[in-house]
Amino acid sequence: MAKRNLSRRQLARIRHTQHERERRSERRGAEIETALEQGRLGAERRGRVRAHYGITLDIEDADEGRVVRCHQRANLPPLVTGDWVTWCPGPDDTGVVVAQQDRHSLLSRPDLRGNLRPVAANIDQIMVVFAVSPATPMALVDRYLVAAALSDIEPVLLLNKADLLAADDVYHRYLAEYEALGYRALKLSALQPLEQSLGPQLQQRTTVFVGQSGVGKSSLVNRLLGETIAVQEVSTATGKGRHTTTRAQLYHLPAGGELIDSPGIREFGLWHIDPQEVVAGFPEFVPHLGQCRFRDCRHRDEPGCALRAAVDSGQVLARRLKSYHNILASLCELNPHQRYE
Ligand SMILES: Nc1nc2c(ncn2[C@@H]2O[C@H](COP(=O)(O)OP(=O)(O)OP(=O)(O)O)[C@@H](O)[C@H]2O)c(=O)[nH]1
Ligand SMILES: [Zn+2]
Repeated sequence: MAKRNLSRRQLARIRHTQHERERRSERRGAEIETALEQGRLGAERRGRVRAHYGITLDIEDADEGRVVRCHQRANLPPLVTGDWVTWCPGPDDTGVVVAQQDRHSLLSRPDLRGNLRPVAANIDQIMVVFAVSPATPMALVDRYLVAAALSDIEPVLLLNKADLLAADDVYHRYLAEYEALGYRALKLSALQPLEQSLGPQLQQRTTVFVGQSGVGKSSLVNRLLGETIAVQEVSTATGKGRHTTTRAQLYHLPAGGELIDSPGIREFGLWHIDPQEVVAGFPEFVPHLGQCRFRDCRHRDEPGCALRAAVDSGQVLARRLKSYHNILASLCELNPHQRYE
C-alpha cells in the first residue's frame, strides 16, 4: 500500500513538474512574441546551433563567434545542432531564434517509439571509421555507405590503427577497392599526429565520425580537439561548465573545420533502412540493374542474373554482392514478417 502511495505521489510530482515546464515555456513564448511586436529585440543576425538543451539552444553568432543561449519562436520546426538560423539578441545576454535557414543535409534517427527524429543538420561528410582490431566486417562498412548515400552526405572511409596492419594485410586491399569504386579513403593511426593525415580532409566542412565500438573514434576526436573539448562545452550564456549531455554538440577543430559529435551520431546507420534503398550504397551495381533475365531477380542463383555475371567477369566484387545480401538479411531479422527479396 505504502509503495503504491509513494508511486502515486511520485507520479503527481512528475506531472506537476511537466506542467510547470510547459507553463514556463508558454510564458516564455508569449514574452518572445511581445518583445518582437514591441521591437525590443536587437537586429537580426546569422548564427549556427552549437547544442540543443530542451527548450533552449546555444547559438554561435556567425560574425562575432560568441555563443548565446537562445529560446526559439514557437512557430519554428524543431531545430538541431548544425542548423543555420536567424536570431535576434534579447536582454541579459540571451537571444531569440526567429527563423531557420535551409538545410542541405539532415541526420535523423528513430526515437524509442520508432518515430524518426532529426539529430544534426548541415553535415558535409561522414567519416566511416574501421580497423583491423577489432576487425570491422566489411558488410558493416558497406552498411554505413548505404546510410550515407541515403542521407546524401559524402562518406569517407577511414582505416584507423594503421600501426597494427601487417604489410600484406587484407585491409590494404579493401581500402584500395573502395578507392577504385570512387570513394575517398584514408589510412592512418590515431596514435600519430593527425595534422597531415586527417587535417586537410576536415577543413572547411562539417564532419561526423561513425563506426563500430573500439575502432578509435574517441581517440581520433580527442586528439583532434585536444584541450578545446572542455573549453568549448562551457556555455558562455550559463557559465555552468561542462555539460554531461549525450546530445549532439558542434565543435570547432583548432586546425579548421567543424565536428558534430554525440553517442547517437556515432551509431548512425545501424538502424532501419528501407530494403529497396539498400542499393544506393552500391553504385557499381547500377549499370547491371534491370539487365537480369527475371524482372524480380534476387541476384542469388537465378539463371541469367546480370549482377552475378558482372561478378564472374570481375566488374563487381563478390564480397560487395555478398555484403548487399547480408544487409538485406539483417533487415529481415529486424522485421521478420516482411519479405525483402
Ligand atoms: N594501436 C592503436 N590503437 C588505437 C588506435 N586508435 C585507438 N586505439 C585504441 O583502441 C581502443 C579503443 O579506442 P576508442 O577511441 O575508445 O574507440 P571508440 O571507437 O571510440 O570506441 P567506443 O567509445 O566504444 O565507440 C583504445 O584502447 C585506443 O587506445 C590506433 O590508431 N592504433
Ligand atoms: Zn540478378
